[in-house]
Amino acid sequence: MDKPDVAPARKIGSLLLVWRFATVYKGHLAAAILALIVAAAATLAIPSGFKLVIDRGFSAGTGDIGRYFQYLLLIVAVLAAATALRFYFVSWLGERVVADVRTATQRNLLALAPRFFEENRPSEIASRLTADTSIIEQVVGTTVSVALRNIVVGIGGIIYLLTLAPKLTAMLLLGIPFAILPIVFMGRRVRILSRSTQDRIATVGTIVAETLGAMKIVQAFGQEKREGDRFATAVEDAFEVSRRRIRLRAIMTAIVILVIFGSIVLIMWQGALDVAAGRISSGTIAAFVFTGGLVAGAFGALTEVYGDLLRGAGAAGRIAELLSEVPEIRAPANPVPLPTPSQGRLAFDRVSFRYPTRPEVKALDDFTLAIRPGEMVALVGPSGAGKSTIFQLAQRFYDPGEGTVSIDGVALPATDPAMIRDRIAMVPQETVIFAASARDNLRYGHWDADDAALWSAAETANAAEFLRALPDGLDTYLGEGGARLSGGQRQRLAIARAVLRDAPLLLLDEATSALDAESERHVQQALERLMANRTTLVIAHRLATIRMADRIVVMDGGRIVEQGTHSELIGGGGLYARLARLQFDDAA
Ligand SMILES: Nc1ncnc2c1ncn2[C@@H]1O[C@H](COP(=O)(O)OP(=O)(O)OP(=O)(O)O)[C@@H](O)[C@H]1O
Repeated sequence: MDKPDVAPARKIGSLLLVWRFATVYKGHLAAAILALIVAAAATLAIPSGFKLVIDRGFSAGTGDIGRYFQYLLLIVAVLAAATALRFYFVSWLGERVVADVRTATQRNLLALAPRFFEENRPSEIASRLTADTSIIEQVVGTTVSVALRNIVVGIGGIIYLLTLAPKLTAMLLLGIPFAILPIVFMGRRVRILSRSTQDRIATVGTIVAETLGAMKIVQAFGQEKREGDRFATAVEDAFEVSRRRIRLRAIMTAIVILVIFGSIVLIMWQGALDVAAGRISSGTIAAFVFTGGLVAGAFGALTEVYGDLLRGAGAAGRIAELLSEVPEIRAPANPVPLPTPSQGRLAFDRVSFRYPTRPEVKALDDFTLAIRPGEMVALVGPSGAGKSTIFQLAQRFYDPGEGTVSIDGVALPATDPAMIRDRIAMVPQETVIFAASARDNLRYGHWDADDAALWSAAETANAAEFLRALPDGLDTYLGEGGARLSGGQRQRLAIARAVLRDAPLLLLDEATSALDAESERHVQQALERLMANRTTLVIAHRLATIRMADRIVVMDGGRIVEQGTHSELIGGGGLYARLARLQFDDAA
C-alpha cells in the first residue's frame, strides 16, 4: 500500500477527500465559513477602533471618548460571538467528517476479498481507521480553520495596511519573500519527516498488538527482554524522527518570526520619523503596528499549519486508498440467480489454484470433484494437502486460476457472492466467538431468529444444557474470544450457529483438538444431526465422521490421490490406509 513519495501539490490535493465529505453538510459548512470571515473581519476592526480612539477620542477630549470605546466593545462582542460560532461549526464538521470517513472506510473494507487482508496487515489498517482519521479530525477541526483565518487576516490586514500607509506597507511586503523562501525549502524536508514519523508509529502499534496478542508465547519462550528491547528500539526510532522534524519546524518558525518582526521594528522606526515630521497621525501608526503584528502572526501561524496540512493530507491520502480499494471479488453486472429451491450440488471442475501471496505453491492442482445433493464427502489428507483451500474456493473467497467451481450448476463468478454464501453454512475448525452475548453469537448467521428458534438449534447442537446453565442464559456475555466456554462448548455453539443458518450446503472443518470422551460424544451427535439432509463436505479428523461418509476423498499436494469408502480404502493399502493407521490406531 505504501506508494512512493508524491509531489506536495498532489499530497495537499488528497485533502479534497475531506472536502468531499464536508460538503455533504452544506449548512454547517456555510455557517463555519461565514463565522470565520466575520471573526477575521472583527479582528481587523480592532486596530481601526484604536486608531479612532487615539486620533479622535484623545484629541476631542474625554467627553467624546466613550463613543469610540463603545465601538471597540461592540467589535469585541462580535469577535467573541463569531469566534465561538466558528469553533462550534468547524469542530462539528471535523468530528462529523471523521465519523463518516470511518464508517465509509469500514463498509468498504467489509466488501474486500481475503487477499487484501493477506497483503495488508490488519493492525496497520486498524491504525489508519483510528490514527489517520484522528489526524484528519485535527486538520479539519483546527488546522484548516487556523489556515483560513490567518489567510483572511493576512490578506485583509495587508489591504488595510495599504490604505493606512502605502509606503510603510511596501517596506513590510518586501520582508515577506524572505519568510516564504525558508518555508518552501524546509517544508519539503518536514513533509518527508512527518511521513516517516507516521510509518514508525505504525510499526510501534504493530509491535504492541503483536506482543500483547501473544503474551503467553512471549513469556513461555522467555522473550520478554528481547520484545522489550525491540519495542524500545522502535519507540526510540520514532522519537528520533520526530525530534528531527520538531527541530526543523522550530528553526523554520524562528526564521519567519525574526524576519517579520524585524521588519516591523524597522518600519516602526520609519513610521516614528514620519509621525515626528507630521506626515501621518499617531493613531495611524498605532493601528499600523497593531495590524502589522496581526499580519505577522498570521503568516507565522501559516508556516506552522503548513506542516500539519501536509500531515493531514498524508493521512487523507492513505484513507483514500482504503476507500477506493475495489473488491476483487464482487457480483457481475447481471448476476445469474442460483436455482430455488436449492439442489445442494457442489462441483469442482479441473480447478487449479495458487494463493496470491504464495504463487510458487499449487494449493490445488487439476482438482475435480462433484458432490451430489445430500451426499456427505469426507476430505482427508496430510497437512497442506489443500483441504481448507477447497472450502475457500467453494465460498468464493478466491477465484481459481483455472477450472470452475459451481453450485447447483451455476459457475460461482456468474452469480452474486452474497447468494453463494447464503447457501452455505460453515463450521470452522476454530470457532470464532465475538465479544457479545450468547444470543448474538448464536444468531450470527440468522439475525432475525427468535428465542424459540435459538433454543431449538441449541437442542440440536447439544448446546442447550450448558447455555441454560449460564448465569444470564442467552444474555450472558461470552467474553473476548469466548474465554468462558470450554473447547467442546465452543464447537457446539458453532454447530448451533450453523443449524440456525439452515443452508443446503454444509462445510465442516472438524476441530482437531482432543476432547474428552463425553464431550466428543456430544459433539459427534450434534454433527450428525446437523449433517442430516444436507450436502456436506467435511474436513474429517474423527474416525466416526469418516465412517459415516458416503465417500472419502484422499488428497495430497492439491490433488485427489484416492477415493472410496473407509473399507475400500483400507483394503487398497494406499495413503489413506497409512494415514488411518497413524491417526486412528488408538480410536479404532
Ligand atoms: N492464505 C494462504 N496464503 C498462502 N498460502 C496458503 C494460504 N492458505 C493455505 N496456503 C497454502 O496452500 C496449500 C494448501 O493449504 P490448505 O490450507 O488448503 O491445506 P490443508 O490440507 O487444509 O492443511 P491443514 O490440514 O494443515 O489445514 C499449503 O501449501 C498452504 O501452505
